[in-house]
Amino acid sequence: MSKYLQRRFALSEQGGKDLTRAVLACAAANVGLIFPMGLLILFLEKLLMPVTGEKGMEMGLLGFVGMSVLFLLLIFILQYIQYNKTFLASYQESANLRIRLAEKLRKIPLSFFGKRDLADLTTTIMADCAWMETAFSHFIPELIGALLSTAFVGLGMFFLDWKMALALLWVIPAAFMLSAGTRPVIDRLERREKCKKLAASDGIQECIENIQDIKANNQRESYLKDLDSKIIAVEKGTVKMETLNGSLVTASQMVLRLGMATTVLSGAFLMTERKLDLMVFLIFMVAAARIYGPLTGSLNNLSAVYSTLLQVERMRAVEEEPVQDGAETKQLNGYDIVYDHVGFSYHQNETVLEDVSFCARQGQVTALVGPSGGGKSTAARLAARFWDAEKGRVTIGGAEVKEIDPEHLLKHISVVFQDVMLFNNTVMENIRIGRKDASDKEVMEAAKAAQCMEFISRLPEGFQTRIGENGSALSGGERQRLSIARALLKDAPVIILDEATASLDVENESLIQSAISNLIRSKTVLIIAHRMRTVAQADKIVVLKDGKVAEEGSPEALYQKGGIYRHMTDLQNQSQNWSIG
Ligand SMILES: Nc1ncnc2c1ncn2[C@@H]1O[C@H](COP(=O)(O)OP(=O)(O)OP(=O)(O)O)[C@@H](O)[C@H]1O
Repeated sequence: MSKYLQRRFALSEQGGKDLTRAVLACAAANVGLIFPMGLLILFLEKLLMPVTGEKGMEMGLLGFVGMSVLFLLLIFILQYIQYNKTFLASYQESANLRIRLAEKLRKIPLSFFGKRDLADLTTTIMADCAWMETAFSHFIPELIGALLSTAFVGLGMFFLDWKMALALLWVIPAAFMLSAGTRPVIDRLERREKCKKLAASDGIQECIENIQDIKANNQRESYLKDLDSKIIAVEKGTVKMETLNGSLVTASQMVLRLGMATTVLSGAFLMTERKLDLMVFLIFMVAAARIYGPLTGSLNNLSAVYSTLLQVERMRAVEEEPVQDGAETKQLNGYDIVYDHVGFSYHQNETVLEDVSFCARQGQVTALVGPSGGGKSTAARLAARFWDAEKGRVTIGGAEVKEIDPEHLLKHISVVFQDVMLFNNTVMENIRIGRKDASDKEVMEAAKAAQCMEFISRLPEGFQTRIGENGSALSGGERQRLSIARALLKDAPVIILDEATASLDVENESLIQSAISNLIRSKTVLIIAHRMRTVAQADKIVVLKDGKVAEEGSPEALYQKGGIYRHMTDLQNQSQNWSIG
């Protein structure tokens, strides 16, 4: 059973074992509740002795009280075991599940995140896992536990009187078949509702993230109207689902209740025919009370278990996604980056890079320039294995990056993006992300080299100031200087600067240029810049246009050549004299 549960609900091996124990504990607790009823029957038998004339059990009142206490203790122990096995194990399993998913996401290529949006993934990790917690602690063990205890008690009843057992148990398959038969409809509806819910949470997230632009463009009303319609669609869908689910569960529970009627009627008939003892009849009545109770709850749980299977499917889709792997001990022969006939596209039927070949040498600055959308950032991302090249090879130090474990590869690379990602932590810790074991002194030195000291000293608690979510308390230039400090601290042999100085004013840019000059000494530097003066001192310029290398050479040679590079440089020189009016 453990293996089956593990497979069916995508559990860990331990999770499968724990859930099996929880199921058995639930079944035992259900069966345990029959004992006091049995005691009650014996007590009744004794009381009715003068009427029935049958010989009852030789036990006094004290004996019955003692037995009752014993059974209460037994029930308490069984319930305690059930609680321990189900709740503690289920929280442990869902914690493991979240960690497993997060670990998986760490290794999945970035292309995956283009297919699944953030709201979808957050729902999988948070809401689906929370649902699984309830499923492991309630729905699944209670459902299977009730079925097991029913099978156990039902078997005993057949031995006692098979006709009465039939009258008692026929309703169970009928009720479950009614519920199971409607599953495809419920499944379809539930999938549709899930999409609506994701669209609504996506909308809410987008609204919060873009509130500034929505307000600035006076789109508040139309945006909120759209969001409202998504939320109303969820509300309507949920009501529809609940109504349908509720009606089906109630119908199945009513079928189940019919069993009580057939048991009483069959019992009464058999007793008048003198084919059934009163005591046996009473035992069946007790069994009916004990069997139908947990089963009625289980019919509620059944639809929840179906929902759980949908969540499992979504989690499995994440878990089965292929990861980027590679060797962790690849020997690199220097740090030249070579693009060798590289081809790449984000989606089918499009070409972002086509037959791109160039070399970025160690100890040199190689600048990627060209028109917007030409593929500069994409080319740089392939070197860091954020995506994998589809055609050709990208190598660092002679080793193909596809064959190097991504985390190992990134130990050799510092990347500074235009969109800086900061964490809601102190300035000190945000810089220390560059190198976890760096001392405070080293962090401060990196901050100094990246021209951060001036603004850090103005912060209320200096390096210990928390900078808000994604550094909301800092300006664009300050955020960018922090990310450069991070890269300085990491001190990796390969540096990728993707529009790293774009948010800086001219004064800060020249200050940062000197910091960057320190950072890049004797390293392989790949720099992407739109401002031609930023790359005028580069050793080599590669012009990427429409995903192809259009020009390649030193800045002077390319300027002399009079091609795209020259055109862009001249255009920018002219635009410097431009002013409104
Ligand atoms: N994550 C992505 N998913 C899908 N398409 C993308 C993605 N990133 C970039 N693209 C597309 O790939 C093409 C090249 O983009 P890329 O960002 O590499 O160009 P770029 O030269 O760096 O542009 P820019 O100078 O404007 O930053 C563009 O058409 C862009 O729309």
